Amino acid sequence: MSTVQGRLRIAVQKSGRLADRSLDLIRDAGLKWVKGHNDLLYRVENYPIDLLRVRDDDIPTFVADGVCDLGIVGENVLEEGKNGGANASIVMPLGFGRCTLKIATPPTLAYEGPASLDGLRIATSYPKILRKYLNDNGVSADIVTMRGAVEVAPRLKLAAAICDLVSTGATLEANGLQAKDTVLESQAVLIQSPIAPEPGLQHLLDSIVERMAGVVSSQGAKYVMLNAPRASLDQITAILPGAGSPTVMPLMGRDDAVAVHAVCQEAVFWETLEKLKAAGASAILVLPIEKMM
Ligand SMILES: Nc1ncnc2c1ncn2[C@@H]1O[C@H](COP(=O)(O)OP(=O)(O)OP(=O)(O)O)[C@@H](O)[C@H]1O
Ligand SMILES: O=P(O)(O)OC[C@H]1O[C@H](OP(=O)(O)OP(=O)(O)O)[C@H](O)[C@@H]1O
Ligand SMILES: [Mg+2]
Repeated sequence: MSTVQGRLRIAVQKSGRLADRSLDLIRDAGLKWVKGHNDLLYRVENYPIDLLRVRDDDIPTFVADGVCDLGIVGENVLEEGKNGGANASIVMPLGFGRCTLKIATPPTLAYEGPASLDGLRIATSYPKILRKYLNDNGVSADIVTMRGAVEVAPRLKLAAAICDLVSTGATLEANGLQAKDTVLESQAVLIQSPIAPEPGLQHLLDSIVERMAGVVSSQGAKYVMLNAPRASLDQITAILPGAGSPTVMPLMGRDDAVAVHAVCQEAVFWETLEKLKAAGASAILVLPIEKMM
């Protein structure tokens, strides 16, 4: 049973790249709080829930140990934090904090795949993930663990190559390094404790998870309404991105045309609207979706 009496706890990053988006998700799931004087804990007012604000590295352990029931953390940190004991499990990917853990090398190093790293020193903040990657590829190399500024290691002759997070590639470029093989694709994930909350809180936990799933699946989703000539209905439906089966309704006084309503799960770009128009669609409206269940 969870260690906290009468309240659920959700662990989120206190400050950093995931902090704002994590709180946005929790707010969108219907939880309300006011920032109090207690920086570590935000007390949710409308449910018996506390938000524990910590360093992201601590989140997997807190959730694995049942100190927190849920947590939001990068897959990279979750993977690196795994130990022999019971681990937190991934409930769902959240679609933000996307980045890639990559091997990167200076142009002076001839790199033709992981085997080129044999016998070299590699700097990283993710020694466990890197060690597994090297073992899986049959490579024997030294790992230098650095907390940050990993990109400077080759310049300081501390390591011949690095293994670090990349998203735009700007940091690598600024340090004269080139991205090579991918070690891990990562994004923020919702994680759940292997230790059940006290029985009276299980229903609340399930409902929060379901609401978060609704928020995540409605992110980027749009409600599209348009009028379409009957003759081009199939063509127009095919253009709507990720729409499944749209609702088709008669238009008063028009036998040749119908109204089409569809939930598009993927982004609706201007290019899509132009294609719809070219296929004969008119009166196209694209509306945001606030909630989906
Ligand atoms: N360049 C990036 N683009 C997108 N997501 C990233 C990027 N770099 C890191 N992330 C993701 O965001 C997470 C948090 O990154 P951040 O830099 O805030 O971590 P941190 O400095 O370790 O923070 P903390 O103080 O909580 O330990 C990373 O673990 C990763 O999942
Ligand atoms: O490919 P890019 O878009 O340049 O992003 C990559 C950089 O982002 C992360 O660091 P961050 O900026 O979060 O700083 P930190 O390592 O000091 O936390 C990561 O450690 C890289 O250094
Ligand atoms: Mg950290």
